[in-house]
Amino acid sequence: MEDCFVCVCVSVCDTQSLGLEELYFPNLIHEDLTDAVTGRPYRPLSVSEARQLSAHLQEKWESASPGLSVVLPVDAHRERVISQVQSSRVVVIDGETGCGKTTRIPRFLLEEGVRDGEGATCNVLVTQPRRISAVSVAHRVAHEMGPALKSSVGYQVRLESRPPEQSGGALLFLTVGILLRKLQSNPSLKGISHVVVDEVHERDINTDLLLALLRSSLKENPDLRVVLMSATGDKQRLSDYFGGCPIVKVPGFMHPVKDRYLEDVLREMGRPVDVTPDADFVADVIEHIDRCGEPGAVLCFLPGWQDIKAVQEKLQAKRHFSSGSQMILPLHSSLSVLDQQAVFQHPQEGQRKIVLATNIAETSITIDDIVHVVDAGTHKEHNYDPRTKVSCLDTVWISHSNVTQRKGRAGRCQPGQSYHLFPRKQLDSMTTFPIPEILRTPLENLVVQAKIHSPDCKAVDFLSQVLDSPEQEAVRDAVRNLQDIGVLDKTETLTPLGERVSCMSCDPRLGKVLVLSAMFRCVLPMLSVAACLTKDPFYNSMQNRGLVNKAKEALSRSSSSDYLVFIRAVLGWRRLQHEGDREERDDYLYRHTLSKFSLRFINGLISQFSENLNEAEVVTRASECQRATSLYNEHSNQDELLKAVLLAGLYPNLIQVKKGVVTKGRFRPNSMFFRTLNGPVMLHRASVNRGKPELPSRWLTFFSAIQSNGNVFIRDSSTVHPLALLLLTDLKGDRVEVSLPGRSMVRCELSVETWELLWELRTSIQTMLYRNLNHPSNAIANSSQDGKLISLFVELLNNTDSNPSAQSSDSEVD
Ligand SMILES: Nc1ncnc2c1ncn2[C@@H]1O[C@H](COP(=O)(O)OP(=O)(O)OP(=O)(O)O)[C@@H](O)[C@H]1O
Repeated sequence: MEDCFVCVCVSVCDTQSLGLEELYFPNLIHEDLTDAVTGRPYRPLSVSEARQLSAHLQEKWESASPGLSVVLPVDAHRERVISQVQSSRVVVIDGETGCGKTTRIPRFLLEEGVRDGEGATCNVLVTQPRRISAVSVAHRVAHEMGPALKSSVGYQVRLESRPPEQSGGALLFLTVGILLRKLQSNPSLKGISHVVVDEVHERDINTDLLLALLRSSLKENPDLRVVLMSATGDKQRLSDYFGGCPIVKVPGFMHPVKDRYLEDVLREMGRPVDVTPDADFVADVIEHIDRCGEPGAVLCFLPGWQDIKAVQEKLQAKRHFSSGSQMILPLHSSLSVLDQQAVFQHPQEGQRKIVLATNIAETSITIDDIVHVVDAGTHKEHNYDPRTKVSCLDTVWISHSNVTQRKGRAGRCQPGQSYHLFPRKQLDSMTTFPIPEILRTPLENLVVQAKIHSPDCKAVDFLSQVLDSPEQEAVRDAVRNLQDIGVLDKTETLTPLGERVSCMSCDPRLGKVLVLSAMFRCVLPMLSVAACLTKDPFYNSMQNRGLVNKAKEALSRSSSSDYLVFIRAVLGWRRLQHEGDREERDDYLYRHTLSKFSLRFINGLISQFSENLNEAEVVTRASECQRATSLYNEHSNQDELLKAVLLAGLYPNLIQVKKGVVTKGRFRPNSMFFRTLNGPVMLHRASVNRGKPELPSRWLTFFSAIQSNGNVFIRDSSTVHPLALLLLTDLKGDRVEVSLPGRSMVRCELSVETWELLWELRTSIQTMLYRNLNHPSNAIANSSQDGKLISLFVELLNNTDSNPSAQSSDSEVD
C-alpha cells in the first residue's frame, strides 16, 4: 500500500550538520596562562624574586664557567649577533652550514642575559623542525655547558619531554608543533625573552603558521625577541616579512667535502653510464665506499621507509656484508627518540657505521663520525589535488637547498666525500628552494589552528598573512569541509564539537571520530585506528606487500573493514605486552608482519590522544581511555558500533557500492563499482575490501585516498550498516537523503511505523550527542539514560541486515 511507506533519503550534499552549530559553545578558554618553559601555570616573578633569582643565576654561571668544546666560526661573531638582537626585535641569521648557529647562538643569548643580571627574565625557546634534532642538539648544548648548568637546558618533542628544571635562565629546544600548542595557552609568550626559529628555510606548514603567530606575539609582548636562522633559505623575503629586519651574515667553516656526481661515481665503479639509481645501485655504491673509501661512517639519504628497508635488505644479502664488520642503522621519523639516538653512537673498532635515513637527518644534526654522504637526490612530498580532494605522496627531486644541507652533514668534524647519485646537469633543473608545504597540502588542520589562535578572523584573512598565502579558493574549500563535518558553523566559528576537535593533535576528521567514540563508549579501539591512520603498524616494504595483505586478511576475518584490522593488530599486541613472554611477542609480530617500532610509536600516540580527550573535557581522566573495563570502553567489542562511529566521524567520506558494471561495451554483472561524491574511485590493493566478490553493505566509509595515474584509490575502507547512515550522519530537517551527483536518489523503503521509530531514535541519539558536547559535566548524571540508548542502538545494528537490497532487488531506484 502506497501510503504505508515513506521515502527515506539521506543527503550527502546537504550536510548542514546536526544543528549543533547553532548553539555556539564559548571557547574552552584557559583563563590562566601556561609557562611556556615548564608547562606549569604561569606566574610572573615579583621584582624582588626576579632580582634574587638573577643574582643566583649569575653566581652559578660564574662558578660553573661553561666552556666551548671546540672553536666555531660563529664564536668570532658573538658580539655582533648579540648587539643586533639587542637593538632589533627580529633578526635573521644567515649562517653557513656548520658555523655553529644551532649549538651556539641560543646559548650566547642566554649567557648574555645571565651575565647582565637579567637571567630571571631570560628564557630562550629554540624550535627545530624535527624531534631528532631537538633532542640531539639539546644534549649537545647541555654537554658543552657542563654538569652544573645542564639542568637549565631541556627539550620537548611529541611524546617526550625533559624541560629545564625551572623557568628563568632556561633554554628549551622544542619542535615547531609543540611551540604552536604552547601558543594556545600563552599566545603572547609571556615570560619568554627569545624565540629562535632554526632551519626556517624548511617552510613546513607549521613553521609558516608559527611565523605569522610570532608577528602578533611580538605586538602583544614587548619583551619578546625573535631570531630566525637558516643556512640556505631566502633571507631577504624573511626580512621583508618582518618589516625589513636586519640580516646578520655568519661565515662558516667546513672541512673540505669532495663532490662526485652520478657520472663520476659510475666511472669510479667501472659501470656503464645508463644505470638506474634503484635500491640495488645504492647498495652497490655503499659497498664500493666500504671496500675502497677511507674509514668513517656513511650517511645515505633515501626518500622513504620502504626505500630504506629495500637498501638495508640488499646490503644484508651481499656476501661482503655478512662478516658483521658493518653496522647498518635505519633512521626514520617513526622511530622512537631513543631508537633515533642510536645513530650518534660510535661503532666498535674496525666496524663501519652506515646510516640509512630520510630527510630527517638533513638539517641541524651533527653525527660526528660521518665522512661519506650518499644522496639519492629525491624525497617524498605530499601534493594535494583540490579538484579530487586527494593527496598523493610523490617521490620528487629535492631542491638546491636540500642538496647543500645533505652535503653539509659531512665535513663537520673531518674532511668528507659527497656522492650525489644524480647527473651533475640535474642541478640545473632543480629549484632553488623547496615548494612551501602550505601550497601543496590540504588546509583543514591549518584552518582549525587559525581558528584557535585567531577566532574572530576569517580563515581567508588570517591565512593571507602567512609568508606564502595559499589560494583563497583552497582556504574556502577547507572551511567548507570543516563546516560539512560540523567543526565550524556557518559563521566560521568553532562549534561545540569543533572546540573539542581542536584539542586533538590529529586530522580533524579523526579528532571527530575520537570525540564521538568517547560518547559511544568505544574509545580504545578508535584510539588505535586514529594512531594507525597516522602511523602504519605493518612492516610494509615492496618485498613483503603480499605478506602484509595476507596478515590483514587473517586479522580482518569477515569484518570487511581495514579499521578492524588495525584494532585487532594493536589490541592483540597490547595484550601480549601484559600477558605474553618475549617469544610470544616476537612470534606475534612475525606472524602478522607488524613493526615493533611502529607499534611502540602507535602506543605513544594512543596516550597522547587520550590526553587530548581529557584536555577537551570529553573524558574524566586520560587513563580511563585505555582501561578495558572503563565506561568509555563499555562497547569496545561491538564491531558494528565501531564501524558506525567511524562513519559518523568520517562522513561525508562515503562510498556507494554498486554491482554490475559496463566495461568495454560488456555488462559484467558481478563486477563492483565504487563512487564517492567526487566521482568514481577504486579500492587500493592494500585494502581488505579490494577484489571481494560480495560486500555485506552497499556503503563504505573511508579516510585516505591517493591519486595515481589519473585514478583515485581508496587506501582504507570499512563497510557500514545503512542504519548508521540514517541515524548517525549529520543531517537536519525531516528529510534524509543520499544522493550522488548525476544520479537520482538512492531510496530505501520503510513502513511509516518503522520510520517513526527510527526517527525517534535518531533524535534521541542526536540529543544525547548535543547535550554531551555542550555540557560534558552532565554526562555522568545522564550516564544510565545514555547507556540504555547506546545499547539499543548496538542491538539494532547487530540484529538487522546490513544489506537488505541483497534480498529485495527492486528497493533501489535509479
Ligand atoms: N654532537 C656533536 N658532536 C661533535 N661535534 C659537534 C656536535 N654538534 C655540533 N658539533 C660541531 O659544531 C659544528 C656546528 O654545529 P651546529 O649544529 O651548531 O652548526 P649549524 O651552523 O647550526 O649547522 P647547520 O646549519 O648545518 O645545522 C659542527 O659542524 C661540528 O663541528
